[in-house]
Amino acid sequence: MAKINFGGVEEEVVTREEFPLEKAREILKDEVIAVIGYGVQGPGQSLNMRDNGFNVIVGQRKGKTYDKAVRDGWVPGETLFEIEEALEKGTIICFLLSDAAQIELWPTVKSHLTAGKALYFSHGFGVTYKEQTGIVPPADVDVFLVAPKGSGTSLRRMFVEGKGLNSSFAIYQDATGNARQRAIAMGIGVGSGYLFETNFYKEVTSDLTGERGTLMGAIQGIFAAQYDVLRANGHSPSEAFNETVEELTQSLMPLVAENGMDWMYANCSTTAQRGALDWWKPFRDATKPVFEQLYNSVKAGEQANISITRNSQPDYREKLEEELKELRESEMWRAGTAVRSLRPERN
Ligand SMILES: NC(=O)C1=CN([C@@H]2O[C@H](COP(=O)(O)OP(=O)(O)OC[C@H]3O[C@@H](n4cnc5c(N)ncnc54)[C@H](O)[C@@H]3O)[C@@H](O)[C@H]2O)C=CC1
Ligand SMILES: CC(=O)[C@](C)(O)C(=O)O
Ligand SMILES: [Mg+2]
Ligand SMILES: [Mg+2]
Repeated sequence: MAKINFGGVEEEVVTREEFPLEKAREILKDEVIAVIGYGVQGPGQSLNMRDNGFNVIVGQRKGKTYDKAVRDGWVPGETLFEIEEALEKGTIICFLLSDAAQIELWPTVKSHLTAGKALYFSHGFGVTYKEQTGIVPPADVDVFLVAPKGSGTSLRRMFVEGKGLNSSFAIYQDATGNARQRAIAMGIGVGSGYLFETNFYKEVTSDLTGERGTLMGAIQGIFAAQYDVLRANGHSPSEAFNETVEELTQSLMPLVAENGMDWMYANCSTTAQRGALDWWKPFRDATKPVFEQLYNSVKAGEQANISITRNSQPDYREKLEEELKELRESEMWRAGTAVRSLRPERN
């Protein structure tokens, strides 16, 4: 593992240089990698592994997603199967159903986990919250995770562009003595840029915090608050949207991604820099209590409970769609649709 200094703290990471694709292929050459579920991570991971030359099959129940798998080039009876058949054939079982759906399918998955197989997750959820999920793997299989730090959609897009999304990995159970090699090889296989090590508990608590926080929940909350204030003060929707979202995603975030926050600041006016430097701390102080509340709720298992309860209801898809629709049809995001349609590259 390469030792990297992260802002003064040394950590060991796995890079593609020390763990090249050829090595990953060699380690997994006799494995049948069965990707169970073809939602968001399923396509990203399975297609990347297929294109990287691994022996991959997909297990998906019949329906719209199964048809999508066929369109993506998976061949029924050869590389695409009903879930049970894929579970039977696979030696590494990638359990990529939604976290709530994993509960229902677990007894079936378990019945196919014969000695020496590996059970692969992309989240620490199922195993960490075993009291609620009932997911307790048999002792004679390897159990590990590779968790891409981003959407499966980006995992695939970045792979196609020759880039790599970062992933964490963790070993929960090493029954064969090869769990670590298998896990890292899978991490390289799915197209990770580099891999950092964690454990199941830390992966799930940080992930649940991040997606509820700055990555998804907090960002929408802050957008909505600023947009509302601008609108309440007589600014037009286009002005409010541009000044709240469009400029951030189109101009400023790419600069942050490229070289950090100070670099983005340095490429803005001294007026903007003065203001941003004065205001970031009040925003930090105002939101920190909410982040603490969030983390405590994650730690107490409440967020997992909510996710399991809500996403196990038969009509959860329709309910989610209603809530997404509410966002989509809010004035701010309808203004966003209009703003995006005016991007010159879209015409
Ligand atoms: N969405 C993402 O990009 C990310 C997801 N993860 C993790 O990866 C895992 C998979 O998540 P997603 O890809 O988002 O899953 P998803 O919500 O897209 O669902 C995956 C598949 O589950 C199938 N499914 C749902 N209920 C089922 C049932 N009762 N029986 C059989 N099949 C059923 C669906 O047909 C779908 O193909 C989860 O552990 C998640 O936390 C990790 C990083 C990012
Ligand atoms: C994309 C990702 O990493 C998330 C936000 O944690 C998820 O989809 O669960
Ligand atoms: Mg997540
Ligand atoms: Mg995540």
